[in-house]
Amino acid sequence: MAQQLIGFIGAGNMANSLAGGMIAKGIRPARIWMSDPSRDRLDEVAQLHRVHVTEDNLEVARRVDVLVLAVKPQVMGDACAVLREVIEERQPLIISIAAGVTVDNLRQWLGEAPIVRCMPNTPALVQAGATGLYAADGVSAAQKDMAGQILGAVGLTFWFEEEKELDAVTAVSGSGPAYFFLLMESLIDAAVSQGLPQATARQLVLQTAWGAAQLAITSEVGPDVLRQRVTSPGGTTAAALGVFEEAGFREQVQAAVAAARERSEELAG
Ligand SMILES: NC(=O)C1=CN([C@@H]2O[C@H](COP(=O)(O)OP(=O)(O)OC[C@H]3O[C@@H](n4cnc5c(N)ncnc54)[C@H](O)[C@@H]3O)[C@@H](O)[C@H]2O)C=CC1
Ligand SMILES: O=C(O)[C@@H]1CCC=N1
Repeated sequence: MAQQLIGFIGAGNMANSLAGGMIAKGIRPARIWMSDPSRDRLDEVAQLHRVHVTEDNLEVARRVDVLVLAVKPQVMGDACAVLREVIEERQPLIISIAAGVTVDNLRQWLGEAPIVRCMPNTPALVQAGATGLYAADGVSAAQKDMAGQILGAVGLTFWFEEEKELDAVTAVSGSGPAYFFLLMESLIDAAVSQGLPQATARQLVLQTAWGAAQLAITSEVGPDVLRQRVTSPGGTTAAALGVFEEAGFREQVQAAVAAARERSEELAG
């Protein structure tokens, strides 16, 4: 990745998570550019990360070697149309992180360019991200390596051969942090309902989530065996899990992930 300049079009949640993670990994803030129409957002980002900021997307596209497209899928077409001429001329590596925006969509808006499509997630901010990547035809081995290094700076990376697989990745690990946060929120609420102080409830729940993830990551056995190890026959966990199973928890997770996947496919149009 040497001294390449990296630009972000859109300075929102994901751009910040990625830039924050990259800087924490030792990439100099001076190598990072961000553009966004919101001056307030740019001021925040400049203060937080000390990166270069501008309201002009074209300025970023003219400067960088790698351009990360980090706007919402709904505004991607308009944002890309403005960049087309500069991109066709300069041929920076394009990395799109938008859910459901396909390589075909991007080519239509940007013209010919080397494109890597990926799906990261917000834990990138603490270098604990999980990213699925897909390289379109025309991406060189060196560019693939560069994309892998950028996303690899903020967590684990997984390359996929088929672009369609990114819809499932989006539904699992892209949106996934929100599923775990919902469980954390619900468990904190339940703890407070059971009479525990809010601050203590929060700490107990977050430490339990972190501990369970650490245990699952480092263990030689799967989550199913770890769950069984917590569950004494006739004990408290069995009582709780019985309620989850009765309510169709597993089926709900299947349906939720299927809905996210469908939405990802719909966004592709
Ligand atoms: N939030 C998440 O967990 C994940 C989001 N994504 C994808 O990342 C992309 C960005 O999502 P977030 O960061 O959550 O959204 P966000 O709303 O936080 O950030 C988008 C930013 O783009 C800016 N923007 C709008 N129009 C623009 C334009 N024409 N040029 C430049 N900037 C413009 C907005 O002012 C905003 O700051 C989306 O495409 C989403 O699908 C991917 C993985 C995870
Ligand atoms: O909700 C969304 O559409 C984006 C994509 C994955 C996570 N957030």
